[in-house]
Amino acid sequence: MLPKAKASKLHVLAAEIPSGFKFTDTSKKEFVLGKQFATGGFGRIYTCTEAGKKELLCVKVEPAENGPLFVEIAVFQRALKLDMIQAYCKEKKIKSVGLPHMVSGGIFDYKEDKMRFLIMPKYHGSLEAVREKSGRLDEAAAITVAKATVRSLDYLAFKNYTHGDIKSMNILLPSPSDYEGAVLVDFGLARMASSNVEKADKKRAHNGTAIFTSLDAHRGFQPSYRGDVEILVYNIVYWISGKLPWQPKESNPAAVQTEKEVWEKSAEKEIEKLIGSPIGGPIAKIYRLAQKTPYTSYVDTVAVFKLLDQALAACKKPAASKKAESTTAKAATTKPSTSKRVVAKKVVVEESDEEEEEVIPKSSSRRVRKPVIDSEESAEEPSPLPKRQALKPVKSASLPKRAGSEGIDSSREDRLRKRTASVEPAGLNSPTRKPSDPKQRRPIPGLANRIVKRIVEEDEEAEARSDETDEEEDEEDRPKGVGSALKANKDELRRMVPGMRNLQKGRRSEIISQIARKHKK
Ligand SMILES: Nc1ncnc2c1ncn2[C@@H]1O[C@H](COP(=O)(O)OP(=O)(O)OP(=O)(O)O)[C@@H](O)[C@H]1O
Repeated sequence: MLPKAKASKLHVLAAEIPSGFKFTDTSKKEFVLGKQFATGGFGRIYTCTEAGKKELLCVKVEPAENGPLFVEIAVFQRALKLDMIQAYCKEKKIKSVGLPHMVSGGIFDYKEDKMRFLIMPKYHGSLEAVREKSGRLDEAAAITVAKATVRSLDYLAFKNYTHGDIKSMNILLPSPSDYEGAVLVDFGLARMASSNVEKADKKRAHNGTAIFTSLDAHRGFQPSYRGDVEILVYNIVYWISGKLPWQPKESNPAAVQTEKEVWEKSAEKEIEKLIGSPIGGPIAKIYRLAQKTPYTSYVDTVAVFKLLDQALAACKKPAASKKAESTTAKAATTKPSTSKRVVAKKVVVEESDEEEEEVIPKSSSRRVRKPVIDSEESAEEPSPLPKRQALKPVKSASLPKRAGSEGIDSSREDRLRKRTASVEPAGLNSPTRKPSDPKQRRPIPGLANRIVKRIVEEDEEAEARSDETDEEEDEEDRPKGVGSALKANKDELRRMVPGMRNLQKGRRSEIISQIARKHKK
């Protein structure tokens, strides 16, 4: 018998839906689709409005059988409902948590397809668009965004969630230069941390975006609260200096991990070297604080805010005095490479026939998402969670009492995860479907790594499962799709898997060659 895991895990790119299309949510609220303005990993992102209203919203749409959006919707349902956020803001006396709230979500029919959708507020644009202009962010802007992000992490931690993929592409600004209002999005890697145990799983190793991900994630631990703060520190350094020392090794996450481990020993010196001492001092302290926080504990975000305020005060020093202090940092700065980085968002992808034989090391695929996904019924409200075990904060002053009851229970969550961990990126683009407007198709940061990683994982899983009997879920429940024969054929891979077509030219060829070579064996 063929092992169950041989069933496909590659996903379908959503068909393009014309502007003006009307759809309703479960409460019969009607929405009108606007224009597509971005492409997610495997879905399309459009503007939309509620019928009869003017406020411009954002809707993410994916075929219902895909998994990634399901994961995100589950997070929105458990943690990002407007009333939850408002109650928290009221209690904490803050204006915003820097996270989007769920406007609506569900499934609608489009022609013969069932489409899963998630509606949230529409923001102006990403922080990455600002960073990309000069390869860096202004110091004060970087620290201000960091403060907003810590607020977001604080709220997520209150809901027992970690984010796991903080980066400028996943931070949106409500209006140009409104850094205080920065909003953290993309919950594809968000995970409840309340049941974390200090145990590495090598299959999970290097989860996240290689250059930013935490040492916990590199080692194969479930994402942690301290890991989110560590990721933020890497981002701050990157935003201000325009680089990270392990960037050239990005395609080899194990090498990135090794560099980070060496760096960890003298982080103070390294951080100051990159961003200068007045700002580097407090930022290094944040790094150390996160690093010293036990794996399952909350980070003392009151202390983090204080340190960020110190850094911000240092930014506000007159330019003359700042200049001398940051000379070292500037001298060390180079323009960030955009060739292989996950940030090459603006390049329009063209179809290409070029093929390259260079092999990407297996580890270069390590940028991963392991979504919690379900079959169709799961697009509706995830079932309520029984109370989760609360964690003991190191210092919980900044965290109100724990949320305990939203979401899916851990056994169900684990079951769903297990069932669907294998279901992720890319997808089949029906050959009869028209290719989307090339102007709208941009390389998706990190996608290359995710596709290859996913395929490698599928194979590992298939091997692991080949010994198993059928005591698990029905094969029927698993999404069907791309098999080994297709993966072994470069042309078919290029034609059938739209995720591939979103990759940059050279990168795409490398990846296609790697996958095909592996499956020819
Ligand atoms: N609410 C929003 N308002 C404005 N732009 C948005 C919004 N949500 C997403 N975007 C835009 O769409 C892009 C992709 O969104 P997002 O990262 O959430 O999708 P994704 O499917 O998770 O993509 P990936 O898998 O590549 O991370 C963002 O970088 C941003 O430019």
